[in-house]
Amino acid sequence: MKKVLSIAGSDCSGGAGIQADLKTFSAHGVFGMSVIVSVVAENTSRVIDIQDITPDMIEKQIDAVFEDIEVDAIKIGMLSTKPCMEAVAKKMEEYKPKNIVIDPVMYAKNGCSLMDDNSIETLLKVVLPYADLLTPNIPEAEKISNIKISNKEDMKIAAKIIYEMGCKNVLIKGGYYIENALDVLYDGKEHYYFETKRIDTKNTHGTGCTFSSAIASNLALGMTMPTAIKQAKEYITTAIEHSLDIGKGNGPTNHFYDLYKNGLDVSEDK
Ligand SMILES: Nc1ncnc2c1ncn2[C@@H]1O[C@H](COP(=O)(O)OP(=O)(O)OP(=O)(O)O)[C@@H](O)[C@H]1O
Ligand SMILES: Cc1ncc(CO)c(N)n1
Repeated sequence: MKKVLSIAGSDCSGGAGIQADLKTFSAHGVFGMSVIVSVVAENTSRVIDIQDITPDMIEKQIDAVFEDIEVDAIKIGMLSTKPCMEAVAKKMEEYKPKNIVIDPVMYAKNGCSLMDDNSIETLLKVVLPYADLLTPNIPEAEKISNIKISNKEDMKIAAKIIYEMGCKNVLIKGGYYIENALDVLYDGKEHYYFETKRIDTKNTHGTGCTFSSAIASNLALGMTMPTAIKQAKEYITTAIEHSLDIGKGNGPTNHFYDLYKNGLDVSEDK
């Protein structure tokens, strides 16, 4: 069985972060592992507080995984401060794992900050070079590239600027902000486009986490980058289409649709 590691924050309400990652890994038939970087007291409406795990403990968790288990792909999510970023980067340098997908998480869907604003320099200089794929959404891509993004052309330009910063591939996710759910991949040579209809729902908590974990799973399973993204786009679209009205804010994606489509009834209130 392929083995995939998530290095990210914990969302106690289960829709985003490590919890979304592990559900996505299971749905892809890969063995999921987790290194917790921050514990976030959050739900579908708000972030109450964040407690970072010490850099030493982050490093020890990564050591515990790598001294014992071969890792086929990694998804890196929320890294809230410089010391967390430096600890993770140090271990990426040491273990040189393959298939690293980095989701540069800055804000939750409800606008709450998940990354200290002064850490962006460190994210770009110290963490970004380890990315086989970086997956910013539009606000994140604007911050990283320093340009305003309003359409497909802007996405293409921003993707090139971000690529030049040292990641091997960049995928800008237009989903929430551009008219159709258009994502643009740049691999240093060509642009690729992944487009679906925008689904009209407020239940998009954890979509970015789910998407990057689906891509990491597909890379672990041996797919090329464009195929891994194409398949993950289908997965996230179905997961949003059948998203769950759980909580009072932005509900979570649904990782189990395929299960109950095939006869297992896990619908509301059962
Ligand atoms: N309403 C929607 N309809 C269809 N696809 C969507 C919708 N919202 C997002 N997507 C798609 O979902 C994927 C995840 O992108 P999104 O932009 O939501 O990530 P994100 O903003 O990083 O999420 P998060 O809040 O979890 O950090 C992308 O492929 C995006 O195009
Ligand atoms: C822990 C965590 N990571 C990422 C996100 C972004 O969706 C979130 N809300 N919480």
